Amino acid sequence: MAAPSASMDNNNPNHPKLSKTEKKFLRKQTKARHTLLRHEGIESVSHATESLVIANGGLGNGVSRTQLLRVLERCGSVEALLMPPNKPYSFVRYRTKEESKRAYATLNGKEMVDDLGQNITLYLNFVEKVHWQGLRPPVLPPGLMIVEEIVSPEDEKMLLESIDWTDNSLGQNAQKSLKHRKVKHYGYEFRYDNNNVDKDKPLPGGLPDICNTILEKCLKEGHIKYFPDQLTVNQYEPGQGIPPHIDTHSAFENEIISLSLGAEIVMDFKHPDGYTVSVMLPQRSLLVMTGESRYLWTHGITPRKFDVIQASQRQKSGVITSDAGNLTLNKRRVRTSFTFRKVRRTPCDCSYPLFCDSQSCHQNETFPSFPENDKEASELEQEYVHRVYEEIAEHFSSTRHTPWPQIVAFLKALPKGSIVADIGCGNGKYLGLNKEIYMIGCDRSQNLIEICGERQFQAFVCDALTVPIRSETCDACISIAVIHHFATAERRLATLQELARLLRPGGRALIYVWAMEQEYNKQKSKYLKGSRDSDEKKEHFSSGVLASGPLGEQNPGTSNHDSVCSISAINDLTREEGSNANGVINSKLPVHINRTSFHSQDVLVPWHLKRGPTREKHSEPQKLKSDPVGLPDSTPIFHRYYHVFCEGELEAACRMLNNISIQQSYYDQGNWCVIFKKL
Ligand SMILES: O=C(O)CCC(=O)C(=O)O
Ligand SMILES: [Fe+2]
Ligand SMILES: [Zn+2]
Repeated sequence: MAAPSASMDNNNPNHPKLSKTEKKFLRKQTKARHTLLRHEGIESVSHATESLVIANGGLGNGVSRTQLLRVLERCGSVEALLMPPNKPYSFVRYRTKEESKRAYATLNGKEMVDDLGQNITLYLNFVEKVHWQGLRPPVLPPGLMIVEEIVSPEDEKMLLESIDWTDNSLGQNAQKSLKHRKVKHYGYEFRYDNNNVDKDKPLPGGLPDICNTILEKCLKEGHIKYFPDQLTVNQYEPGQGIPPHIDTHSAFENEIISLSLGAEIVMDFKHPDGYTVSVMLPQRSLLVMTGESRYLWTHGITPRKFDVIQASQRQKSGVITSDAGNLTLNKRRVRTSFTFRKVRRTPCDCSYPLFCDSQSCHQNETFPSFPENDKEASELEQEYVHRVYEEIAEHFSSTRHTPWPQIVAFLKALPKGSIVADIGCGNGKYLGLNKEIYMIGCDRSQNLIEICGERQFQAFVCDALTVPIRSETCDACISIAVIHHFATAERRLATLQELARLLRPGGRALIYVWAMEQEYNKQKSKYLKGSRDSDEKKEHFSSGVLASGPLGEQNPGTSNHDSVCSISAINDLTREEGSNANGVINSKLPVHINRTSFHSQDVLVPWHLKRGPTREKHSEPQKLKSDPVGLPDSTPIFHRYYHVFCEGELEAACRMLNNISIQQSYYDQGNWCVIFKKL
């Protein structure tokens, strides 16, 4: 049943025009209003606002975030959904009043089934503002500590004077003017294109000696357990800031400490639930982030010229509450922070796998091993290729729009009327390119095929190992960035065999696979160059745009061509699969660091999922408990399995096929490519 009106004017249970059920409903709604006020101090208002309190729609009565969001998003775009733990209500904020009014009118009195399968009825009331603060006493994120007056004004002055912003002798990478602030790196360069450090490329000189006294003090007083080996100095003018982010787990150890010099500032911490706390970092204080505050909460500084601070505790550290009677503005001054971290040498094993780039996005799941047989390979592909593409399809598709010139040239050169199959067509980026030929696409991902369908392309779901197209019917085939997803050499050969089968005699196939060598003939691939060219102006901070690959519009970092491939091993198809760079057999698959060179041929490549407005049918990533409403920064990470090919490997595999001749074999921007012809 829907509410009689979007305004609360009818809120009188004795309203003469109302039916019995409507009166009962209004009584209940009023009761819900009173209960919220009496027990929780939540005051609703009689005029429409953007925010609503939803009685019965809470975690406390078994409603999950996903469930509730699905219902709420039918009425409009949800800006924030706050679900306090153990409470039988939640708060939603819509983008506009129109949308919140629609929710009020259509969802009030609406029944929904909770996680236990029981019916519950939602009652919505407008609230002036969402009571973030009243619900949970504002406390510092767990693991966060602020030590005041860690340095004396004299030491502060010395430290500040030790940084010479005019001297760029450390090299171009160690000092940058980012859009929002100036930075300088010591020990190791922190790279804003992959949010990581080149662990085998320490900067000359290490940390400045002047930091030793303060660091030894931190050790002695127990604020840190390990001596840091990386320092980032950030300088913020008033109006500048740093985007909300979690320092990459795989890059640094648990302890991150930051010294605030020159001025105080307010830093915002945000839990994946959406709960935000603003924390005052006084001048000369030390911020210590460990555990949950380091691994789960984002931290950032909003670019602005004034901070809202507690009037009564000016300059004192701690949480800024939203106590309206006690707030004041504080004019920002130039703040310089010294952030010390220890570069991590082993994968992160924190307890937040959903937010951990060293761990799978699945709770309690460890990374798979190199497959030892066909069955294991097939299972690996299912979990680390098929399922992942299904989940990331929409985001993936949004990053795939620019056709590659040499592939375009291949398609455009085909005679009019040619029949062409695109095996692993993805979002159909090549399907409509040449209107003179007949193209049909196939892909393993249902969601990608649906996107092709929406674009009016002919495409169907199938595996590249068994393509339901009659033999020798195609004038040409392309297979772009597909075969590297097959997990044994036999399976990769079988997909090539399948392409050859489809071709009529004289027909040609074009194949692209990711290359192990990301630098060839001194040419860095786009993937390696990536945003390095532009990172002076831009920084990304794992916001999901960094999902990578040689064929991606987003692209790995510097490489020293430490190729470990050998053709002889590749030709031997009976060898055990999956030797990694060190020849280690049957160990866990390593996780590749985006925008760096590959150290193993068989790797898991992270994809930082960025979810846009959800499509109706789009399913939530499995077991993903946190929801990204209002949380663009802590995006879930998926891993795709890749076998990256080394020089000559693709060609060698093609040579094993009967009745084909290789016409061309080349390197194109981080990919090995072959064109073969059916004899
Ligand atoms: O300025 C600060 O205190 C924080 C800097 C920071 O978070 C970073 O560089 O990752
Ligand atoms: Fe940080
Ligand atoms: Zn971690």
